[in-house]
Amino acid sequence: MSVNQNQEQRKQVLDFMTSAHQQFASVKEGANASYIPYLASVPSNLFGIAVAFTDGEVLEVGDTQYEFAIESISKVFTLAKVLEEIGKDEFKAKIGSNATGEPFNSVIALELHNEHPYNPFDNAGAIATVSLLNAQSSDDRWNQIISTYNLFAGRNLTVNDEVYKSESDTNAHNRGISWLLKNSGNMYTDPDQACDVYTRQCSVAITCRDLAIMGGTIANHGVNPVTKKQVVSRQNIQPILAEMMMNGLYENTGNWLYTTGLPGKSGVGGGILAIVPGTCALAVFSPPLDVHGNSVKGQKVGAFLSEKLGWSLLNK
Ligand SMILES: NC(=O)CC[C@H](N)C(=O)O
Repeated sequence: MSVNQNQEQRKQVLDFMTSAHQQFASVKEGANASYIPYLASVPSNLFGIAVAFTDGEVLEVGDTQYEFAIESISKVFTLAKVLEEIGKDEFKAKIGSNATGEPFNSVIALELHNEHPYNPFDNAGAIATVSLLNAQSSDDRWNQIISTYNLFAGRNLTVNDEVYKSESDTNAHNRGISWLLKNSGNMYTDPDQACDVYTRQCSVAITCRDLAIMGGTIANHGVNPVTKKQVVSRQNIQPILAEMMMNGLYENTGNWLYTTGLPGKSGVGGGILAIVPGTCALAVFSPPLDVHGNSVKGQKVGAFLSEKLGWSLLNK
C-alpha cells in the first residue's frame, strides 16, 4: 500500500473514532462498579478511544491519558506469561478454555465442576493462573507479572495504591475462592499469596493508549508494535485469542461476538480491549458497566467501529 493510501485509511479510522465518541458520549446506561469502593468514585463521564496499529501508529480520541484500573483485562497478560512458562497443553489441562455461563466470581460455577477452574478469565481460573507461575516468593511472583505488563505496554506501569487498598479491604470473596481451589488441588502456591498478587495485578494503572499498545502487541503476533520487542511467542497468540473470544466479556461474550466478530476483554475499571489480528487493537475506557461488568460505551464503540471498518473476523 502506498504511503498516501495508508494515510487516507488512517484518517478514515480517526474520523469513525471521532464520530463514535460524539455519538455515544451522551449514553447514560450502566453504572460504575461499586463493590470495589474506589471504582465507584471514578468520574463516570470519562470516555477515551484509542487504536494501536501493528506498525506502531496510535490514534486517540477523548480521555486517553487518564489512568484507570486495568482490573480483569490484566488476566489476558498474566495468561500470556503463564503460557510462555508452561505451554498451552499443560495450561488447558490445569485451567481450561470453556465458559461457565456464570458471573466471573461465581462460586456455584466452581462447585458445579468439582472446584476445578474452567478458564483463565473467571476469577477462580485467574487466581489459579497467577499461582501457576514458578516463583520463589510473593515479590518474585509480582515482579514476573509486572515486568510482563511493562513489556506489553512499552513503559513502566505502576500500581494505583488506592485501588489496591480498596480492593484488598474488600476481597474476602476472592480469598474464599482461592481456598476452595486449594481444597481441590487446583492452587499451586499459598492461596493468600496468589489472591494478593492477583489483587495487585488488577490495581495496575493504565491509560487507554497503554491498553491499545498492550493489545496491539497481541494483534502484532506477540511483537510490541512500538518497541518492536517480542513479548509473547506467536504460537501462544491463538490460545490467548480463543480465551478472549470464548469468555472475554463473561455472560455477555456471545452478544459482543455477535456485534463485533472480535476477541475482546473487559475489566470492571471500565476498560475494554478488542483485537483485530494482524491489523490493530481497539481500547475503550468508560466506567459505567452493564450487569455483567462490561463497559456499556466500550461495547457500543466496538460494535460501531467493527462494522464501519470491516474488522469482524467472521465476515472475511
Ligand atoms: N471483572 C473484573 O474486572 C473483576 C476484577 C476484580 N478485581 C475482581 O476480582 O472482582
